[in-house]
Formats: sequence, structure tokens, C-alpha cells
Amino acid sequence: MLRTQGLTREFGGLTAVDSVDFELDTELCSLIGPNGAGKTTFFNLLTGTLSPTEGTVELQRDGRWENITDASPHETASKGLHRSYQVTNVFPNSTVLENVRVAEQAHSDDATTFWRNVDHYDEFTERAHELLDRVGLARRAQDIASTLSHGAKRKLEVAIALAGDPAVLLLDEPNAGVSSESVDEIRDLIEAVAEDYPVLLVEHNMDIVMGVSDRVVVLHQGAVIADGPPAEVQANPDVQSAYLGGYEPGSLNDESTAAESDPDSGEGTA
Ligand SMILES: Nc1ncnc2c1ncn2[C@@H]1O[C@H](COP(=O)(O)OP(=O)(O)OP(=O)(O)O)[C@@H](O)[C@H]1O
Repeated sequence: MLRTQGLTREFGGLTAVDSVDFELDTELCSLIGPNGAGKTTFFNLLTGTLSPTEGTVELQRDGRWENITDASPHETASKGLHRSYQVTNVFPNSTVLENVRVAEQAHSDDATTFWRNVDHYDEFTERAHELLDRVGLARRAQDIASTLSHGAKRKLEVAIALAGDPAVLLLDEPNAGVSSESVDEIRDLIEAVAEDYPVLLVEHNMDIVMGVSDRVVVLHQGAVIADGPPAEVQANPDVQSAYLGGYEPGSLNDESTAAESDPDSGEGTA
């Protein structure tokens, strides 16, 4: 689905991502590592936000591999690599429904033909409702996006990413800023979208990572130090000393999940 070979990014004398060979299959794979390990830089290299110093990024769609190393973020998205959160544009003054409908329309092959879009308006609207239902926001469809809680905004960002019919979904800290009460909803959402799309997840909440992932890849100082099923990675002594020292399932102490008040969005995920 997605693969990198020798992917490297240097900033001056610092190698932020160091010769990473990685391949994502039809699975939910989490990328973890301590602060500064290179996770965000790796995502930025995948999406074209940053250019690599060396190495390649390839995306598979309809059985065909395409080299997207030098593609812009817009190009990588149009080729099917969608990232929630950091590059998603939520229009704050539009309704929740309108945000998803516009994303549908932008993705449509007919996007350049205004009148045909008018013909398809009902179709886009219907599909937008389906996606909102899927992420647990059906009842918020007519609300203005800026009024959503952090947790509900994360859901909207995922719905917008799904509107692009992704080949691969990159989920970038979907729990950032989300209150502890909404963490289970976001976890359910991650699991729900992973049923239909290959997902690469960056997430600091280890209960979520260890609970939902098929596979966990650990970055340390830009390099992959472990790659395998959650239980195996969790037991890896190198990972314990580099990152997971002291982590026990259920002993959640991630600051991002308790950072802000996040009134319940009122719905679970589909
Ligand atoms: N634009 C930049 N210029 C110089 N150094 C950078 C730049 N972006 C990242 N770095 C450095 O590259 C390294 C990797 O950073 P990166 O943000 O990718 O790590 P991370 O694993 O995402 O960390 P966190 O979990 O804190 O988000 C860090 O040492 C960081 O200071």
C-alpha cells in the first residue's frame, strides 16, 4: 500500500529520519517513539510536506506502485494518501455537513465542472451524511464546525479525510487535545476506519496503541528499532529502555488526553 526505502531527512547536522525502510500493508500500524524520534518528520516526508535528503516514498493504488517522493501535499492527497489533523482544512464558519460535502465535491472527478456538480449535489450530500454517521457526528451535521469540541473536531477531520476516498489513511495524533471522556470514542473511531482502510497511526496514548494496532513500529533517533505485533514490541528490552519504560497496560498517564475540557459530542462511532 505504502512503502519507503532508505528514507532520510537531515536538518543541518541532525538526522531526523535515518534510512527508514518501511512498508504498510492492509493493517493498522502505529508509529511510536519518544519526543524528537522523527515521527512527525516521517509523516511530513510521506505527505510531501518535506522533501527527503535521500530515499523514496511509493504508494500503491489499484495494484500499481507509484513513486510519490517529490509530490506536493496536494498531489499526495489526490493520489490517495490522506492525513487527518495537521493538513486538514476545517472551515470553521461552515456547518459540519458542508465541510464534508465540500471535501466530497473536491475529490469528485466532476469537480471541474460546476453544473455537473450541481447535478450531483444530492449525491455529495447523501454521502457526506453517511460519513458523518460513520464517525459518530450524524446529529451534529447542521452545527457550525467552530462550535465542536476537540474530540468532535478530530472526528470531523477523519470524515473529511474519508471523503477523499483514501488508499491509505495517516492518523496524526487523533487524541491530541481530546478529553479523557472522549478517548474511548476516538479509539472506536480508529478501529472502525481501520476496518476499511490501511491506517498508519501516530499516537502517544499507549493504551490505544497497544489495544488497536496490528503492528507497532518504534522510531528512536530517526531509526526503526523495533517492528512487530504490540505484545512483542512491548516486551522488547530496547523499546522499554528507549520509550516504554514503566508502561503497563491501563496505567495511562498521557497528558494529551487530560489536557482540555471536551464536552461530550453526544455520540459514539458507527
Ligand atoms: N524544521 C526543522 N528544523 C530543524 N530540526 C527539526 C525540524 N523539524 C524537526 N526537527 C528535529 O528533528 C527531530 C525529529 O523531530 P520530530 O518532530 O519529527 O519528532 P517527533 O517524533 O514527531 O517528536 P514529538 O513526539 O515530540 O512530536 C527533532 O530533534 C527535531 O528537533
